[in-house]
Amino acid sequence: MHDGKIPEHLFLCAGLSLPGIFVEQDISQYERNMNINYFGSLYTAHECVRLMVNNGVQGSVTFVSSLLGLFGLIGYSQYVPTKYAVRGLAEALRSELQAYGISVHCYFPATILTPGFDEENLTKPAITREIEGTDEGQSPEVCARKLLSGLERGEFAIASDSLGWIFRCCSRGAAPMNNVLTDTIIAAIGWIAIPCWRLYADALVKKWARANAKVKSQ
Ligand SMILES: CCCCCCCCCCCCCCCC(=O)[C@@H](N)CO
Repeated sequence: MHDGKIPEHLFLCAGLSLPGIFVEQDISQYERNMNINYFGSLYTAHECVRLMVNNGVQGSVTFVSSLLGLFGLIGYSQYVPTKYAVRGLAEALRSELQAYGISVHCYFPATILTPGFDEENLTKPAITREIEGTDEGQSPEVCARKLLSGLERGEFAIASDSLGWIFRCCSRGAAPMNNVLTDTIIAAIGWIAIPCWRLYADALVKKWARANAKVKSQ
């Protein structure tokens, strides 16, 4: 609450990632990541939405997932499920909170160039950095603007670059489209582009596996 007033627009941005290799990570990292990214968003949304509903305040709730809430990638096995969970919560609440005049949105940014990103890069496996390197990243200011303009257009799923549009349109499930025509065209591009990219990414993982095996046999 700000000055005793109930917020009309809620943004659930807090989150982090603890990248690492599945067989090398401790299960506590999985629990910590889920606690911060998913339960952190859930607790805040639950408190705030109850205040909004109980006081008849209408507005919006915007969750921040990630491109990695749309597909999975090596090194992010502790993080991807947390962002799928956030996306799942957003979808369920989109359906439910319309009953109170509260719109729900989910943002799927790619790399955001924050201090948190520098931090996670310190422990990020080289193979993950290499695959992720295709994406140049965007400043927090650009991302905030993209998020707000998506919100103004009333989009449920908001993406902020061409990569995001492709994965958003190809991983939509039963969520609403933003534009039936352009989303369908983008999805058609993705049907071709994503499998091609996956061949490339999987080849990098196999190369990494061979180099890794060599290290281990020495
Ligand atoms: C269609 C064909 C082209 C595909 C190119 C794909 C390149 C992969 C980019 C992966 C980007 C991951 C962004 C999310 C990062 C994130 O959420 C964490 N850093 C958060 O801490």
